[in-house]
Amino acid sequence: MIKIGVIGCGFIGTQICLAVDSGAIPAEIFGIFDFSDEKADAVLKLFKNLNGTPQKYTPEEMIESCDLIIECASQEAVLKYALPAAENGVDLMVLSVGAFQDPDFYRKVRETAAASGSKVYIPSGAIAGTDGLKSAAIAGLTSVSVTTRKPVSGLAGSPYLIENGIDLSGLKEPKLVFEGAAAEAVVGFPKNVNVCATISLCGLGFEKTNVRIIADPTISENIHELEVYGDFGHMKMTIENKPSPQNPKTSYLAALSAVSALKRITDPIQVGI
Ligand SMILES: NC(=O)C1=CN([C@@H]2O[C@H](COP(=O)(O)OP(=O)(O)OC[C@H]3O[C@@H](n4cnc5c(N)ncnc54)[C@H](O)[C@@H]3O)[C@@H](O)[C@H]2O)C=CC1
Ligand SMILES: O=C([O-])CC(=O)C(=O)O
Repeated sequence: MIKIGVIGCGFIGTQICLAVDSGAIPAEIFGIFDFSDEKADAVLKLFKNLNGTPQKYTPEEMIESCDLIIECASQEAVLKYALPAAENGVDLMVLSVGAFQDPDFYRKVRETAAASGSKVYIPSGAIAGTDGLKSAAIAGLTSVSVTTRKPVSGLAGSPYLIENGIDLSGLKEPKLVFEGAAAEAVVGFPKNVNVCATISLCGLGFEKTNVRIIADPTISENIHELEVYGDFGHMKMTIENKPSPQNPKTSYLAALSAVSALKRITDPIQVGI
């Protein structure tokens, strides 16, 4: 069984731990880490210890002892731990994908992983259509755009809104709060549009992927619309995600996609990859 270290004990980290602990995946949670001790302790209490006996460790200790590190914390955590994991030949799953908008960092992680023989897994997250987009990219793409609509509570506190003095309190109608390249979107909304980073990596890159972010007080779902044109034809996909009850910024599907990726990693048969 592969040994897993989880960095980040919020909504996604908790769901991953529960899924592995249920015995549904041939893997064991070796350790967990969160810079909030309280969060880590709360997750430890949920384990029934069906697959191993997880404990709190530092990321460095987990990198020493694990086969796979799952980052479900923040872009800062990716910047801090992705290279050490790759240098040690440890596989990595990344949820805070926006960290890869820095092309030098992305190249270094890729080269280091290639040299050590480790893998970096990026689940489809809170969006769908990455399979078709990757296939379409083989023949050539002319445009890729993502429109994200979230309730106001899901966007609150984003650096872009603060820096631009955009106040959403009392909003009654949908408001376009951002339009531009994915490279800028994932920095301005680091907890909201990691999906755009994933789409960028599957398709046209961070500079050529167009993003629109709409604050919508009339909806309760996190909605992502993906539209792609290329030699293959035209693809349009809309997903209406239920936000997680614990973290309104994050959709339930994001956690499910991490568990699903874990199932694929540990399964000898790969379907629909
Ligand atoms: N790829 C995708 O489609 C999606 C990605 N995400 C991203 O996944 C990550 C996890 O999401 P959630 O579980 O909903 O977040 P959350 O806010 O519920 O939990 C994150 C946890 O990580 C901890 N943390 C943050 N930075 C850390 C660091 N440097 N070291 C240690 N612990 C740290 C926090 O204390 C918190 O407990 C977030 O960055 C989120 O933006 C979320 C939804 C979709
Ligand atoms: O969960 C979502 O709907 C999208 C999200 O937060 C992200 O991509 O960072």
